[in-house]
This record gives sequence, structure tokens and C-alpha cells, in this order.
Amino acid sequence: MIPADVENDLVRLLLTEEQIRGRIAEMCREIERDYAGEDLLLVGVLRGAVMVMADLARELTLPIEMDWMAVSSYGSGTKSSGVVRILKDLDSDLHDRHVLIVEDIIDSGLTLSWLLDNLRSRGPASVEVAALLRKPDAMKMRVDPRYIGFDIPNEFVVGYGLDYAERYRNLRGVGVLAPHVYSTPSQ
Ligand SMILES: O=P(O)(O)OC[C@H]1O[C@H](OP(=O)(O)OP(=O)(O)O)[C@H](O)[C@@H]1O
Ligand code: HPA
Ligand SMILES: [Mg+2]
Repeated sequence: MIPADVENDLVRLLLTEEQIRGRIAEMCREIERDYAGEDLLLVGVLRGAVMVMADLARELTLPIEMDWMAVSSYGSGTKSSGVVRILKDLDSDLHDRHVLIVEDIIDSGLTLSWLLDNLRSRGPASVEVAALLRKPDAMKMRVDPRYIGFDIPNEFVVGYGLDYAERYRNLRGVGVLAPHVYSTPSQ
């Protein structure tokens, strides 16, 4: 399950591939009920949301479109810089569209609260959020996602799209990163 070369980098596994798959399927049934008959645009937030977007989009039985936005607030560390930057904007016009932002994680809530303001200013019919993970004890900005996969403890996690310094995104599950990985001074 966890590749041998990164096993020592994790304190424990929080979510298995199977748990994630099962919960995404449940979220998709809710989304299908809520958006039946609507034209839906999924907006994935690069890069962390790539895995959840790929699995969620394929599990949905609704016709959808996908677009991507790249923003970054964490850089290569484990703490949000507090400044959100657009690295790549959407190609789609959001006017009168039903938009569902797809995120891997809501941590401080800063990225999403900024993104919601930004996308709402573009005249969409609606903007909602589907996030796989949320850390209720870390949230500094109030955001009310319509679909949440799992509430998790306030620890730095990696896997299933989530990185530390760009590593671990390809792990199939989600695990807690061992502090020795990020507290070791780089050589
Ligand atoms: O709620 P917040 O504290 O704002 O944290 C959540 C955001 O942080 C991560 O992105 P990051 O900036 O690390 O970029 P990445 O997706 O490319 O890893 C994650 O993918 C979310 O977008
Ligand atoms: O816990 C986390 N892990 C990886 N990336 C993140 N971005 C916000 N929180 C996290
Ligand atoms: Mg990151």
C-alpha cells in the first residue's frame, strides 16, 4: 500500500485508497441529485486537486466540463504564506454557469475564501465547493463547502495529490507526514 521508500516518512496512514474511492462515490451521488438537468463546470485547483478531480469527474454520471486554475499559497513549506497567487487562470467564461470548485484540502481556508470571492465576481449562476479533506481545527477563514469527503486532524498530510515540497502526490492513500521530514535542515 505505502511504497517502501516513503514508509518511514509517514507517521501513519489516515485514509486508504478504498476509503477515498467509497467516499468520492457518495459525494458524486449527492452532486448528481443537486445538479440534475443543469450544465455543470468543475473547476480543479492545481496542482493538489488533480487526483480528486480525475476520480470525481469519472465517477459522476452527469455531463460536465472541466477547467483548471493554478493558485499557490504554500510554496515548498508546511505553512500557508497567507498570500494567494494566480499562476494560471481559467480558460472558461463563468457567466451564468454553475461552477463547482474541486479541491483536495481546506486547511486554513485562505485559498478557498480568496478563490470564492474571485470566481463569484465573474457572474456565475452559482459557485459551490467539493473538497476531499477539511481540517476543522485549522480553519482561519470561514468557508462553507457543500460537499466534504473527510474531516481530519490538524496535522500535515500528504498523498492523493497533496505534497510536501512537490513529493508524495502520487501516493494512493493519505498519510500524516513525519515531522523529521520537514524539520531536517536541507544540506
Ligand atoms: O486552506 P489553505 O490553508 O489555503 O490550504 C489549502 C490549499 O493549499 C494547497 O495548495 P498549495 O498552495 O500547496 O498548492 P498545490 O496544490 O500546488 O500543492 C491545497 O491544494 C489547497 O489548495
Ligand atoms: O496538510 C497539508 N498537506 C499538504 N498540502 C497542504 N496544503 C494545505 N494543507 C496541506
Ligand atoms: Mg502544496
